[in-house]
Amino acid sequence: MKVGVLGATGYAGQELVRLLHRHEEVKDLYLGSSSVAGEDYESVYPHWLDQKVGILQDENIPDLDVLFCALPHGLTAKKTSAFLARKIKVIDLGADFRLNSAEVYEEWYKIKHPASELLKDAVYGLPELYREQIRGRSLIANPGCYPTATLLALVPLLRKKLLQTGYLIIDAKSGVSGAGRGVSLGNHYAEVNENFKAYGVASHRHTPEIEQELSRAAGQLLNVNFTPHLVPMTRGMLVTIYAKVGEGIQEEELRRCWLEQYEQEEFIHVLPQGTWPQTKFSSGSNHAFLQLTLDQRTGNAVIIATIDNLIKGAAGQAIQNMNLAMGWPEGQGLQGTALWP
Ligand SMILES: NC(=O)C1=CN([C@@H]2O[C@H](COP(=O)(O)OP(=O)(O)OC[C@H]3O[C@@H](n4cnc5c(N)ncnc54)[C@H](OP(=O)(O)O)[C@@H]3O)[C@@H](O)[C@H]2O)C=CC1
Ligand SMILES: CC(=O)N[C@@H](CCC(=O)OP(=O)(O)O)C(=O)O
Repeated sequence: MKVGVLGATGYAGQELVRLLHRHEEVKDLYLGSSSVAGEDYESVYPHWLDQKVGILQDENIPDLDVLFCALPHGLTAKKTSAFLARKIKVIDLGADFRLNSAEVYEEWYKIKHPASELLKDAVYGLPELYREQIRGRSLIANPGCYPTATLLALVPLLRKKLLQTGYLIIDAKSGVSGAGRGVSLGNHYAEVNENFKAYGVASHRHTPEIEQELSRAAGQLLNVNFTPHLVPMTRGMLVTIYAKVGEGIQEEELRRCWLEQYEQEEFIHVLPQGTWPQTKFSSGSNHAFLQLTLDQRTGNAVIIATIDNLIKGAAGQAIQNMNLAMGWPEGQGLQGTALWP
């Protein structure tokens, strides 16, 4: 099978290349770049010196089975209809096809949606929650990293009406690779090292994505308080959620709901009671880890999820989506990739 990656020089792109290289079904891998076409991949990532993978102009990407677009939002949507016309399945790691409404996209992303006519054809690619809808599809919106961790924790509980919908507080922390490879004042070393800060307070673009999918699960429109923070570490994400449980709901029911949803899942793990998720549990892997408790004094559930922002939050989940779209084993290419320390 022929597979391509646009934005291959970015952080999500290089994780795709790393994982696709070990995927049994991927025979030919084509990398596209707007900045280093014509060079070998080792010119950007020197550890690729023994593989001699060439980089093409995006425009010269040949006909493929699947194309991953790991580009800044707005760019993928401009190119998508041309790829779909060539019968290439498109998996977008960016935000262009995640929101159902072009108006909501335009409000939060501050640009006109470049291809709103395609929104109806896109599927939200979170396999553990929407597996059957993803199979065989040609346009897949890979979820954002914060939404992935949040939705894995909350969607099953909201579907079963175990939580109240009027009080959901999502306190999230991400490693700096979440911001991509491009340097900005807010994410260069001296600004991040030995520092800890919230950003996007009450305004982060993942808020409407989280609300869209939680509303779908709850069967009613709901709002959340979502506050992301930047942690001085390279990769990883930990999300702590505070929620009010429904009348009379006990901790055991919350846990049983997760276990029923995830007991067959290769990548989602409800930890044994008392073991709390750490970012290193997921590092380099497609695994997500969950834990919760019901604080008897306040009556609030405290729910924690961890993923690797670059893997389950981006490249790994995108490969799961490719496997579903192509009818391959869902975990193909995603085993044995963990990093510790
Ligand atoms: N980092 C993460 O944890 C996650 C990222 N994502 C999403 O994945 C996509 C890629 O993210 P990430 O890899 O972190 O980002 P990077 O900034 O690291 O990489 C983006 C790549 O896009 C290419 N590109 C093409 N045109 C442009 C342009 N006009 N401006 C900037 N870059 C351009 C660049 O490659 P070249 O110069 O070779 O063309 C660049 O390397 C984004 O949509 C991001 O939001 C989603 C979930 C998590
Ligand atoms: C630490 C950091 O900056 N993280 C990124 C999230 C990356 C991501 O998932 O972005 P997209 O939704 O644009 O794909 C951010 O907060 O924007």
